[in-house]
Amino acid sequence: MTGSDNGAVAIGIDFGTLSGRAVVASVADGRELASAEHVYRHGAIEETLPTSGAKLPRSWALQSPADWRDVLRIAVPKALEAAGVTADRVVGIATDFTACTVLPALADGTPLCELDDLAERPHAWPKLWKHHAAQGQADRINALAAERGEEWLPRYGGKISSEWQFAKGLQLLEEDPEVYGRAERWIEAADWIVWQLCGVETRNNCTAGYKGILQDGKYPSSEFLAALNPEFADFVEKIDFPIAALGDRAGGLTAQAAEWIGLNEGTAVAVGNVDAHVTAASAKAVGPGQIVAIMGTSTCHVVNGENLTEAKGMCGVVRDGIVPGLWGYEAGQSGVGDIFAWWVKNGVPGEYTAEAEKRGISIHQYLTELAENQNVGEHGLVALDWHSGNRSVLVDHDLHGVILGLSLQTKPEEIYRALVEATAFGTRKIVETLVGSGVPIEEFVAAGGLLKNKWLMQTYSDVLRMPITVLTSAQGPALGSAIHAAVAAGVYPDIKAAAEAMGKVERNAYVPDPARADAYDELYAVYDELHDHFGRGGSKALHKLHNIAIEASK
Ligand SMILES: Nc1ncnc2c1ncn2[C@@H]1O[C@H](COP(=O)(O)OP(=O)(O)O)[C@@H](O)[C@H]1O
Ligand SMILES: O=C(CO)[C@@H](O)[C@@H](O)COP(=O)(O)O
Repeated sequence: MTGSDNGAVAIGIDFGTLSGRAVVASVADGRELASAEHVYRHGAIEETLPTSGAKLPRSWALQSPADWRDVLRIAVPKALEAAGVTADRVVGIATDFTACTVLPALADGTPLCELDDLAERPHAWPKLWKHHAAQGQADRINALAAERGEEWLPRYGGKISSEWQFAKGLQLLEEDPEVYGRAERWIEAADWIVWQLCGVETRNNCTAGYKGILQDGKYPSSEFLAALNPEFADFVEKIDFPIAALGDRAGGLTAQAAEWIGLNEGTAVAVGNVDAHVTAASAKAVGPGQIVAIMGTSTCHVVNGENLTEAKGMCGVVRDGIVPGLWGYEAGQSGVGDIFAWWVKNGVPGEYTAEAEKRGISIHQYLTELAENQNVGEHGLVALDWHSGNRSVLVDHDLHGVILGLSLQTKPEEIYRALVEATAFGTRKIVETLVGSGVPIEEFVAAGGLLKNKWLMQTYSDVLRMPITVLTSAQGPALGSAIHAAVAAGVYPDIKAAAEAMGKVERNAYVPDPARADAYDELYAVYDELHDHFGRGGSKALHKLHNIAIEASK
């Protein structure tokens, strides 16, 4: 994307699961002058370790810091060039990251996987948000916290996720104590990248709260950690650094980072942020009751509230976690687009792919065309969207997907449709749980890559029985970061004012169809029944299968 403008600009960089995207936006009105993407050379590392070729265990997911630096070196200069913008017009730069994507590092920021003697140790590498191999540690943390009545536990809906800092840190300690001992820092990639940019080590309030169990200024106590494992007692020393507020200036670009990116030394660098939470700014949804669903590989739901409510099964509630001054709630589904991608890759016959190719459309589009005109329920299927586990409201990554109602007549597009519907049901479950717990929801705002599928969006509106506002930027998180950069640079007094000027939305882009919504109520009732049966103890079948698979793959 290219364009031109003569005024001041901000740069937002979104570090995703498979690529990093940079946007150059006008600080006056958020107009995107250009954007560029850099696809990570190593992608999400889920099969083998790049350095040794060793097979990674089930549920592992890693990333490479070299790929993140390449985004700075390649995508940002490309976007600047495409925008025709010179360095002196750039007032600020901000970044957002997936989370909890966390790495062990030395005190100077060197990632342990970049040390010669540790490069072949899987635990020395950054663990990507969707690394789900620490479920055993998460279960122990949750059980002990419940037993001891730890005050922070209800803030996480009664359970922390295996995706988070403490579960992943405990897994590191227990599976590779030497690497654990060498880690002087255990740091979110969101903070690490800011450190690389401005040379200042901070911990942003968002990841510290949602992923690092920082509540009311305190991390879990060393007595609690020692009770999990005596060697874990001092874990907090690896994460306890100055907390920085969202939208603040973390520092100025160092000479080295300025050279990598092609900007001026000293350019304002904003405090780190998470891809989901930062999108509330680009979606002009920073007020109470506006829930933003960032729908892509996974879906995150973020919403502000004026009051503190401890909602069961939510990912977390953090004071100032989305914008300063409000309680930020987060919930999520660990697999959404990833589930569709799984089906497209594994379940669709060659003739479908050939037909899509012939017509020059993606296989997603082709399956959508085949499925979208069916009547609701015609396929006779209901699926559970747990292929990547359940992040809300059950918080259990040992749960896996279910497709019920298959027959000899079932077609690939019908399964695709059932999977899309399952993710919409999962979102409805989250919205209903939040509302039922006392978190008001007045507007549903959608963002992310799945917006391109209009039938999918209409399905969400029908299933939720809510109109949907859409973020009209294709680069929601990166634009959100550019908004934070403008605040850090002092162009706006706060995130709300900057979001109002620079955010991009279309209200009521989708409205529910009453007949389809009624029909979906019936399917949702089946989803609800299966959800509780497999997820809340009616059947242990999914856990048994998970354990059998772990043992069998050893
Ligand atoms: N037309 C489509 N309909 C539904 N899902 C799609 C479509 N095209 C791509 N996807 C899914 O969208 C996901 C990518 O979403 P995107 O927002 O671009 O990525 P990310 O979440 O990593 O930022 C992939 O998981 C892919 O399977
Ligand atoms: O979990 C969070 C945020 O809390 C996300 O970073 C994570 O789900 C990854 O998001 P994407 O699917 O890459 O958009």
